[in-house]
Amino acid sequence: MSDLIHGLEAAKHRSRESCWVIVQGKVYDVTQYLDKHPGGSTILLQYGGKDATSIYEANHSEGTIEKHLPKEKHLGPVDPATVSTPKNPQVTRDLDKTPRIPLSHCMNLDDIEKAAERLVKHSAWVYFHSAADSLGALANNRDDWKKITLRPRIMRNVKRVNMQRTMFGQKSRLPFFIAPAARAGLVHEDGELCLARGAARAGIHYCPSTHSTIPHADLAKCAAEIRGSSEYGAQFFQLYVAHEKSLTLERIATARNNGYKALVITVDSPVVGKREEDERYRAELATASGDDSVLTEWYRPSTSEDGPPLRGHHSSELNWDDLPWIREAWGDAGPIALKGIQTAEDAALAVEYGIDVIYLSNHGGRQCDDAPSAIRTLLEIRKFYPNILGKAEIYLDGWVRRGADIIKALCLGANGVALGRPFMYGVSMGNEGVMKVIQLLSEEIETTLRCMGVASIDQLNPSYVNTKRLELELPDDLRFGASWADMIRSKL
Ligand code: HEM
Ligand SMILES: Cc1cc2nc3c(=O)[nH]c(=O)nc-3n(C[C@H](O)[C@H](O)[C@H](O)COP(=O)(O)O)c2cc1C
Repeated sequence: MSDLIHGLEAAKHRSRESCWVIVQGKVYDVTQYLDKHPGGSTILLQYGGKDATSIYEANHSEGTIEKHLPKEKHLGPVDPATVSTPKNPQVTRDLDKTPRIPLSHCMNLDDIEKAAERLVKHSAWVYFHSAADSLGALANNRDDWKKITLRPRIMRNVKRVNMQRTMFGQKSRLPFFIAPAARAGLVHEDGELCLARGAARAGIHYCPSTHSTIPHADLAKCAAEIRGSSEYGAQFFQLYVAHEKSLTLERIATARNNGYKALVITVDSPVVGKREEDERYRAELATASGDDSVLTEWYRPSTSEDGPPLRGHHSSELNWDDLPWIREAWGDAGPIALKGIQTAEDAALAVEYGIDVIYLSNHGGRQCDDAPSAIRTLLEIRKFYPNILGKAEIYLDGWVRRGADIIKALCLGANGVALGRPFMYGVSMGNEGVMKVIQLLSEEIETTLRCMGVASIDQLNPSYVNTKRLELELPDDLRFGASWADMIRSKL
């Protein structure tokens, strides 16, 4: 008798009560995984009982199922004669034919991006590159840096410059760190290990995503081995609060048990943004695979009242009242940061709630369309709640692409900055790619400091920048008639 599972048997399991999917000729029971799946339950239900190989391969790095789905849910091979397997769909693009760009020809982070585009699979490219809706927030990130100009001073001894910074209470050789970004395994088999190695070698900090393709324990071990007794460079844990509290607590425990030095809670993602470049590619892939039905079903919201909203991969209920239980679970393991603050009011609230670190970010323009750039929010804070600068550490990210951008942020009171995409593009070129990103930025900071007549980043202050253009675009007043006390009471 054959041990193969009949395709018709698999086809019966396509509901919340029992959901199987076929991937690379094997059948998996994902019923209990539905609400844990980072890509959401809808998509798994959509493929319930069907062959999901091509769509799975476009969205996961090798070994994802083995790592995340318990063994007993691997039901066995399907009888290939009984299941219609769509041929491997192809979506071609002109760039596939253009020559590669060697790392040695990359003179800045834009070059690294171009090199990565020619190297990585299109599915990975659209995931990394995409941003939300009309790309308004992304454009704000890019354009606002140029609205600030530097004010260099001359005739100063800058033979030696100091670029070290203590961030999140941990020493770093450079004033930037690697922002959390999921799924580095899409572009390199070592995935996030390349980032952990690069950060540890350079003595800078790294904040892996909740959805790291490499287990957090392995990342911590790798960094500890490379760092040895060096005091420079630490890892922080980025937390996505899940639908289920138990899963969130599990994630926090992982962070604590593996010695992560700070908890960075992402608060700008009650739903995943509408990233059209990414979604268009998936739609094209679906058409190419002959399964058009996905186009109408793809992002259908849950029909159940209790189910997650459209694109609701993470908790959509997270609010200020959740901070006490998160803080209790994290204990005294290090500072807590809120990542994704986009207004001065929320920065003020975070301080009210005793948050140690404010991380200004619009998620690289991937969440709310037309959201402000983080550097603009920093100016808003300076204008309306300047006291915050002494009460909490402030970090920011969003299209930081030049040493000069980093210096502008430091002048305005940021303790440091972070970068997302440039490091992911770097990973596509392995350890060397990551080191190149660090080296390019380091060189640019060093050179710009000298050109500005500044011997240490600790000497930077607002007198070194002209922010007038951006300040003209700030709101005149935040209170809109309500008193601050009222706003705090109503939690804004
Ligand atoms: C069968 C077992 C599966 C497991 C264990 C699994 C696991 C995961 C994990 C861990 C991620 C987070 C990113 C990463 O680590 O790569 C992810 C993302 C994703 N998965 Fe799956 N997956 C499974 C099946 C599927 C299937 C069958 C589909 C499509 C039909 C799918 C679609 C997606 C999508 C679209 C994302 C991206 C979510 C985002 O970041 O926007 N997955 N999955
Ligand atoms: C591909 C990609 C994946 C990301 N994944 C996460 C994540 O898992 N958690 C998170 O808090 N932020 C995530 N982000 C946002 C980054 O942490 C960061 O805010 C953003 O990339 C900064 O903008 P930049 O890419 O222009 O540097 C991701 C960004 C990208 C581009």
